[in-house]
Amino acid sequence: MNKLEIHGLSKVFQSQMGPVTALENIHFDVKEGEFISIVGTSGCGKSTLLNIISGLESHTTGEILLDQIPVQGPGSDRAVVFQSDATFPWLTVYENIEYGLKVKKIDPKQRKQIVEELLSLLELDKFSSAYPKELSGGMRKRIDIGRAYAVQPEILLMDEPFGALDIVTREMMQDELLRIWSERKKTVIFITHDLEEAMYLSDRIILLSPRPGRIKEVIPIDFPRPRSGQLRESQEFYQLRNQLRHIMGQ
Ligand SMILES: Nc1ncnc2c1ncn2[C@@H]1O[C@H](COP(=O)(O)OP(=O)(O)OP(=O)(O)O)[C@@H](O)[C@H]1O
Repeated sequence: MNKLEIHGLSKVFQSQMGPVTALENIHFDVKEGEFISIVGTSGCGKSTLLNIISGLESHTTGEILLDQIPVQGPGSDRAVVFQSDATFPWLTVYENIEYGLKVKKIDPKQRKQIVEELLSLLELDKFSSAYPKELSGGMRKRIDIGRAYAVQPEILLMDEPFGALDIVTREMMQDELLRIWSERKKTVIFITHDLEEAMYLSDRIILLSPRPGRIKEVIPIDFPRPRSGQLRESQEFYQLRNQLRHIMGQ
């Protein structure tokens, strides 16, 4: 069943230099539980597309359906994880993950259960009373993921979430994300300009062309799951990366 459907979507910004067409005629479906990456060069409209799906940005033409219902603004059925650190520095790890549940007025007993389960899933249980500044960048990213999961969204939207991390931490976080995703399957839309990251994580990659962003190609990624670091070094991975680089460069 389709979780998300996008039909004929376009976005034109009115800027001081005149109209800027960021996205043109975008069409795609996302199945329940699917992991989709949107990849393209800088400025091709990836963040704009994600912001439109999240409801933070309006679209100019077309339609977005979430569970067959048109998206008309932000909602708790979608949670976003950005590249920048979104943790609240004045709250502990526990309180950060609990925050969205308090806003949603979830009762304290249920809140405690959800937060404790997530702390354990994210392997942050030993750090529940620490403050974000006492933790590494990778651990803070895990808090962000925990906050997004806590509110039990239908779709997780991730905008270059690991873009600010060094390569070793970044690959560790990709493994972490896949582990969490395999335990609690959510539909994920993941933005990145890193082809290898997209190939490692996704069920399908949507390649956008440079501005205006149009769908250049949709590539199914059939590497078996669970995936591990060995995949990144395999011949098949290397060949697909070269093939995709070639398509992107065309
Ligand atoms: N508020 C705005 N007003 C005018 N133009 C905008 C606005 N926001 C984005 N754009 C333009 O729309 C295009 C797409 O921007 P967007 O940030 O979505 O690209 P991106 O693929 O996410 O880029 P990057 O990978 O560098 O983050 C760019 O040309 C950008 O200049």
